[in-house]
Amino acid sequence: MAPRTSSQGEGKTTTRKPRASSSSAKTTRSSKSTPAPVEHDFPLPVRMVRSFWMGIARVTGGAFRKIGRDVHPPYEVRRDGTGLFLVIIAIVVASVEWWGLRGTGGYGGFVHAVAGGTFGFMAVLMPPILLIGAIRLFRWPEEHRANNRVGIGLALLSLAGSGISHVVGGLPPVSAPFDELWAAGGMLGALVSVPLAGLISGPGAMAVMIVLGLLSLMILTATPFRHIPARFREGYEKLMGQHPESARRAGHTELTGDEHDQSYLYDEQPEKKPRKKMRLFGKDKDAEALAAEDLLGNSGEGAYDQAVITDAYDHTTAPGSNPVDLYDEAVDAAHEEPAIRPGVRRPTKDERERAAIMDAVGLGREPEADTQAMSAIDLTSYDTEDAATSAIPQVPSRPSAAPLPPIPARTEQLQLSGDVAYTLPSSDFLPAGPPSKERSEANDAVVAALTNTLQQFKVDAKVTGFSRGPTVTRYEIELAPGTKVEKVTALSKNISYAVASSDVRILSPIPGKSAIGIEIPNADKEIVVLGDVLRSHNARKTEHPMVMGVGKDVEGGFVVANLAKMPHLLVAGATGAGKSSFVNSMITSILMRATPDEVRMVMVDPKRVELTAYEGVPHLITPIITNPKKAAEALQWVVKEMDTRYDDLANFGFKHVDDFNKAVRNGKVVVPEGSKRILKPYPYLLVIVDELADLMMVAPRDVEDSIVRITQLARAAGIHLVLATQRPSVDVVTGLIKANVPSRMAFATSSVTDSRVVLDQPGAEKLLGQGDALFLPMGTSKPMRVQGAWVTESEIHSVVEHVKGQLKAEYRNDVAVEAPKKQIDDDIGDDLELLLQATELVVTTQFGSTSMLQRKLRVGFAKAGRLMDLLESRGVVGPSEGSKARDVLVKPDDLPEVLAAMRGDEGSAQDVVPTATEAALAENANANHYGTDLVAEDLDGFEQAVDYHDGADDEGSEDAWNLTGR
Ligand SMILES: Nc1ncnc2c1ncn2[C@@H]1O[C@H](COP(=O)(O)OP(=O)(O)OP(=O)(O)O)[C@@H](O)[C@H]1O
Repeated sequence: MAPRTSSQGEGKTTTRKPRASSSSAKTTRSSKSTPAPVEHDFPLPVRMVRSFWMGIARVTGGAFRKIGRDVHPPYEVRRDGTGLFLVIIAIVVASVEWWGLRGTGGYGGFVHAVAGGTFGFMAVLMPPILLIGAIRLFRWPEEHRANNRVGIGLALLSLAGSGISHVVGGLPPVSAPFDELWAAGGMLGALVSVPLAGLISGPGAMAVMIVLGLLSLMILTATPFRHIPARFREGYEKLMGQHPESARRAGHTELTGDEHDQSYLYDEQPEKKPRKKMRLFGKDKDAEALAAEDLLGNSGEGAYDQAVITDAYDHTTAPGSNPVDLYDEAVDAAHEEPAIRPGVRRPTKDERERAAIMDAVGLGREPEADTQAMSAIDLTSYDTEDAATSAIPQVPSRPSAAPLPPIPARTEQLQLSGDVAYTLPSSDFLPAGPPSKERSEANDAVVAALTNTLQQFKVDAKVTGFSRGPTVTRYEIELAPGTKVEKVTALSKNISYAVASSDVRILSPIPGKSAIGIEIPNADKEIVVLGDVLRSHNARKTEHPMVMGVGKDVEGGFVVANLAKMPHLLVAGATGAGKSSFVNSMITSILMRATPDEVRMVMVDPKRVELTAYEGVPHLITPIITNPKKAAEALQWVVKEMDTRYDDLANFGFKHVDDFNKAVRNGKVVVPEGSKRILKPYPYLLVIVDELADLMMVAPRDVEDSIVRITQLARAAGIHLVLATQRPSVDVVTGLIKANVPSRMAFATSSVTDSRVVLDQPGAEKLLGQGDALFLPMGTSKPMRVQGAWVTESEIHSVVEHVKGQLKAEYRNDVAVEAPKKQIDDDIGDDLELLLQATELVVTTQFGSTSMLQRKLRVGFAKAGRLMDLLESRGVVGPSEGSKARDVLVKPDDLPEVLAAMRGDEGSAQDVVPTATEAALAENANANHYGTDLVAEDLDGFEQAVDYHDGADDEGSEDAWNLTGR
């Protein structure tokens, strides 16, 4: 996950750059057969002129993009050069036709001849028409279809305008003098209107031109015939202040600035409605009716959703409450009957349960996405549109394409314990991704293929719509009454054949819908960037520090999840499937949103490459653990920490760390008299194990025991586990582990067996890799397909640098630190006996000479030299001083301790001369006042409510408090 290195073996990418999608790979191949001229093929002057032109174009484009709502089309699709060209032509025409430069000789005469001669007096309208074209190219260059539509609309409008002008100007013939043509519709008008007037008279030609003009306006505004009354009504209502938006808010009193923000975050329910209503009323219910429904203000569903969200979010539970409890509570919440107005459809039980469960794990879909999901496009009505609009997809515009405001509130300076000011990383560190598509030609081709297949096999069913996600699109098929579902599912192979993809997944039905869903990979996949997910409404509406950006679902909705509600997560998938990227997104999300006082982490990375980027972040309580044996010890430490937290909570009378923290923040917890302890909230503790298989290889029993113990109890203590593995086999993810890790994230697995291990059902083996995943949060039975969020190496680097620049990591020295001693022990190897003798000799004689060792121990020079080096590394003798004997640093009195340390006995002699690392750790601990354990003192005064400790644990348990700096 972390920086890829070439040493990672064949088949691995060397950078974090996503692999090119198959479609782009195809493009590259085809471009080889017809090589396009490349930049350096042009001569220097041409290149210079081009650069100059493009420089001006970029500046002009930038200015246009800033007008009104700022837009940021992807760099590679911009068409600023063409946009600038149109602006210049518009200015040139305006300078002559508007500003009277006509008489100024060559320039004015030429322009007037061209513009006026072509369009007649319609030439005065050319500057705004050209500017509209330029604005589209500057601001929305990627919307090819819409731009083509606008282009066609403007061209027809010019034609109709010239035609009308020509009739008004008296229909001069083509051979008329220039001034007469100019005073009418120019050459264009003459060519259109004169023959037409010959056929159907002047007024007839005028009528045709007016109709053409209206048609062009409809094309420009993408208005189908049947929507014209609604559009007029909408316009009228807007003018009169009766727009649905105003009507919706009419019940509200005037909002203050803050309240406005709130409404922005929470009041999206009206946007959600159209989709639900489309589902409800089917394809024949048009936008007008939907708008009318909105006008009624039927906020039943909205009110309901709101209730569940608030309810489920603040919920905390008792220690020992298990996933089933949480599920029940969540479902209970869903059973509460919301107040729904008559005539409004209630959410189905399924929908309510699903919403409640999602919220119980702090997971949600971006409300905006619901609007977009409405791009379950009404294909049937699309077919019956008139000629002009049938070329125009009736896709609702997608608000998510607009850049969202930066993450609010939490970017202010936060006061950490010890009066440290801490600023969370700015959201600028995670740039926005390219805008996502709602529909592409590839989708249309698949719809045609599906429709054909259904027809060929005589299945009475229709493709009624689709919702496009970043990796796959879900096409919806509705059956005619009396048609069996099996008729469609039996066609799965034929469908695969028709759409030329083996990765077709059929959902019958789509949960909560009477429709069959067919998920087919997009030929033009999109990347979901973490920045966009973290800026989504769902992520921003909560400040919970454990919320992470997961990715986007099949309907294109942003998915976020609260790790504290999981409460433990298993991430599995074959190598290269996107697991590490997911873990990166998770850690980066936490760094973006949480201070070290709120979340602390333990990272276990036996592969040694995946998590190195995070070394030194202040959220870590120990250096990244790479030694599997030490990792097993670290898990035992976590168990200890959990037990100690439990004891403390119980002694203060709290059942959940959140309750305790809230009470501490409100000053409602009082320490016993005489205690010097200063109470502070406990941080969440997130333990991330990147490769569980490596741990299970070294100490399967211990690791399993610790995991089970942590997963059973740690939730109430604010401790959460994330276990990732690329080998989801039963010996790694054992039944016990599985039973206790309720949330799962499955990336592509290599076999259906692996999929069953992770999800308890098949499906993951059909995923496409590269972040395509099935997410099964606790309590749900149907996994949700998501495209994982992607964060680049440089983004991680900038976030980590920011975080490290604020605060240094303060490692604890009791959590399975990689002890340098171990290495030296290994070095001693078979020479332990000799080393002990050498130590004894040197310390008792206080004479550090290599030749003495040679003589007394009867060893060769090389061996004696090695022994002396070992003695130096353990602080028995000083460094070599040429031919002189070395200083002896250990007094004969300390000899037994030193010998014991060398033998690896308890009561190590490291204290004699600490190694550099140990010295640093000790200093660190002192600086944090970790030396005195005030909590332990307090706990002594209590009878332990829950005695989790056996005798062996007691001595170490005190240290757990240091984690929180108490
Ligand atoms: N969310 C994503 N979006 C786009 N591409 C992705 C995503 N996740 C992974 N990829 C692509 O897949 C490649 C492999 O991903 P990653 O390194 O996360 O796999 P992995 O499952 O962790 O593999 P391993 O277990 O070998 O480390 C990445 O280099 C990237 O090109």
